[in-house]
Amino acid sequence: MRDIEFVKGHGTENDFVVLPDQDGTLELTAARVRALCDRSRGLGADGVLRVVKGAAVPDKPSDVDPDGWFMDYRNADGSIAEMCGNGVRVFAAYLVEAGLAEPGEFVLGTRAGPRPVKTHEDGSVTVQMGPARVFGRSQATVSGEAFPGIAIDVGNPHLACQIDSDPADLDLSLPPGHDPVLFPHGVNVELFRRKGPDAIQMRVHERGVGETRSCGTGTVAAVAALLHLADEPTGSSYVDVPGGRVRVEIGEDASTLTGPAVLVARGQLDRRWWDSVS
Ligand SMILES: N[C@@H](CCC[C@H](N)C(=O)O)C(=O)O
Repeated sequence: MRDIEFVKGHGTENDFVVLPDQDGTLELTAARVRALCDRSRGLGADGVLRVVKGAAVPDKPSDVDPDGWFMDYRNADGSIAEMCGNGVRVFAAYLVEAGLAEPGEFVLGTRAGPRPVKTHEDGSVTVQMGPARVFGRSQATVSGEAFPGIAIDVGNPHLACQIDSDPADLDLSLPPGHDPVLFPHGVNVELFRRKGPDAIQMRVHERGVGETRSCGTGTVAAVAALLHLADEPTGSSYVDVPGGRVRVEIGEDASTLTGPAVLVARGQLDRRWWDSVS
């Protein structure tokens, strides 16, 4: 059996192992995802992006194009999530670099629905993220302190909390407490504050991962929450995260995310190592 090709990439330092698997023949178990993402015994990453044709996706949503490329996203703990905004950008950059898509505009399949993307000459990628839907108010508890926030669906669940203090001062080493009734499948928690008229500063604790240096869907949720709290239906903002800066635009029924996508390395996974992980 041949070794397994991989690419390593990141979007604002939210990092991923990309596994090309056009025909869906890799047995990508939760244990293998955990091992790949482990920063000591594997390659290290926040998640895995399996590059597969729509036709080869088991239990696929009905809107998946069988001839298109599908982003099969997994969190570092092995769980499956619906959507990953930074992952989509890295996925698009990989397709172009591998000659599997022409630079410019194309559409990717995700569990949250099709996501049109546009690659730019400077290496950044714009993703049409769909609507950012507010579905309630709740609170996140960090180090015993409760922060009110807005529940937002960006294909995956978020609780975006606007705070007055510096997010850098928070301890996000533990998962923030949240309401399991409103978020029965867990939640990604964003804590953000205004930095100026056109920027916010954000940190995030991701479901299935822990604190990450960026979360694309989280940046969309944070800007949607900012606008919701200001009673503004549409708007845009830069979002500064520990791993860099992205731009978010929120429309009535759609949103876009623009930011960098960086491919760092490519190589081969040792097949014996892969087989040894059950
Ligand atoms: N980092 C991602 C989000 C990945 C999924 C998330 N952890 C979840 O479980 O919903 C992004 O850039 O959006």
